[in-house]
Amino acid sequence: MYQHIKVPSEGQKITVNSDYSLNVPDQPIIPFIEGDGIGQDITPVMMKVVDAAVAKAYGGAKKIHWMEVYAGEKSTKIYGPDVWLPEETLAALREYVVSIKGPLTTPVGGGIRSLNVALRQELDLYVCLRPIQYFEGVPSPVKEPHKTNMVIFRENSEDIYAGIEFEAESPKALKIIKFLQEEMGVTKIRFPDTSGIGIKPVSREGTERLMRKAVQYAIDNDKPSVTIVHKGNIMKFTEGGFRDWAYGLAQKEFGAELIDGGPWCAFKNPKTGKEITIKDSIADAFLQQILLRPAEYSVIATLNLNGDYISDALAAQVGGIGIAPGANLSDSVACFEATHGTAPKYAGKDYVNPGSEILSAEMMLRHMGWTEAADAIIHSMERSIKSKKVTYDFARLMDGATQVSCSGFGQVMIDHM
Ligand SMILES: NC(=O)C1=CN([C@@H]2O[C@H](COP(=O)(O)OP(=O)(O)OC[C@H]3O[C@@H](n4cnc5c(N)ncnc54)[C@H](OP(=O)(O)O)[C@@H]3O)[C@@H](O)[C@H]2O)C=CC1
Ligand SMILES: O=C(O)CCC(=O)C(=O)O
Ligand SMILES: [Mg+2]
Repeated sequence: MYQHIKVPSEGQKITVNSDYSLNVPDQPIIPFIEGDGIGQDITPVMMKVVDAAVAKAYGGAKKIHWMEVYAGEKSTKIYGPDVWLPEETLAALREYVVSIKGPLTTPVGGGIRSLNVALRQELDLYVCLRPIQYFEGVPSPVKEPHKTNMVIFRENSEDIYAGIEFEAESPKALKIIKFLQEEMGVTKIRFPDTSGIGIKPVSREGTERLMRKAVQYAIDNDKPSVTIVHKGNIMKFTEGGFRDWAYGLAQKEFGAELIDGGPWCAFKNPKTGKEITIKDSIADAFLQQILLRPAEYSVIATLNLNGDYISDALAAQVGGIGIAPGANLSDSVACFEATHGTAPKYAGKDYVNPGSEILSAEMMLRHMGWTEAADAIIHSMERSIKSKKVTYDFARLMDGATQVSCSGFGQVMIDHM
């Protein structure tokens, strides 16, 4: 029994089979975290749009029972001032298998560490899946936005995000610096007395499980390539390790063979017979390539920090983080969330674009096998954007647009379903 979470009186749990497939009842209970900042604006709109899509697709035969679980500021009001991520929230997300969350605040510098990162680590949601898709009519800063069609697999459990950091001049930072200098022969810390220290763990196992998902996605979705994005020329044993282990996995488990002596390699998609190329790109060069030659990239496998940067950069190319969805996945548990954050200056103003969270819910419905409802959301998003009744972020860049509120856009989507 939970302390503050109220389990709906109707509905059942989604369960997972031993092969990780899901059993989804017709009336599943889906936990949601409202989120900080604009979470209060976008999350209720997302639920309303999803309920409408499910009703439209199944005429009452299926229905979601939403169950609120708490994290972030709302949690501190319910559980006590220091409780940002209650144990029972983690337990519910695990127990109910599929969930969705709004954004959560992370202060820069001191204060609490990222709840988003903590949640991903606690539930071992090691894949951050962020598809980048262009909707016709969305204002974009590039000339041919439809050429940007990528799916990012961002490693979600390792890298500098592990949070192993020590504040400059603290006893722990000074101790590590002393250890590095005296026992590891390190001579290149430029200002040892005032350096903060961060540690970046990247493992073979972590890389391989991420790459396995990315390659399998390319096979299942008939994609032409997987690009490993890294900064391995500089960080040889972390980002370079990631590159080598990712290539190794493609060869070892998918039978990829070297092209012209490597390191690029390729194999035939067992489902379509078409070739899938495994290639790599150094992160800085990649960020200019995605602007200049986006059509050459499809599935992207990358580390946590690179993936964070690349997600927002690619989102901008197709219209901004107002419509950039995402999913955090383990082998069994899935928690869907937008790519953007809490946009605090807009909090509570019924102003921002709810599209990212709605499209995250669309991914959730597809993950549950509720394809018809997911399709209803995509089609309605397409029609709504064409109607030019859009939130401020699109309206300010579109000719002849009518600006609507966050909830107003939700209604536009329901009207176009
Ligand atoms: N997964 C999560 O929960 C995440 C949480 N965060 C956290 O969010 C907080 C704020 O981060 P910040 O760096 O400001 O980044 P945000 O993503 O919150 O906002 C940056 C800008 O992106 C635009 N934007 C964001 N969301 C929307 C939306 N729904 N519709 C339209 N435009 C949008 C706005 O642009 P404009 O000003 O041009 O209108 C906004 O000012 C931080 O505490 C951060 O740690 C950040 C990312 C992810
Ligand atoms: O946890 C945070 O505050 C930021 C996370 C983030 O930027 C992301 O997941 O893209
Ligand atoms: Mg980010």
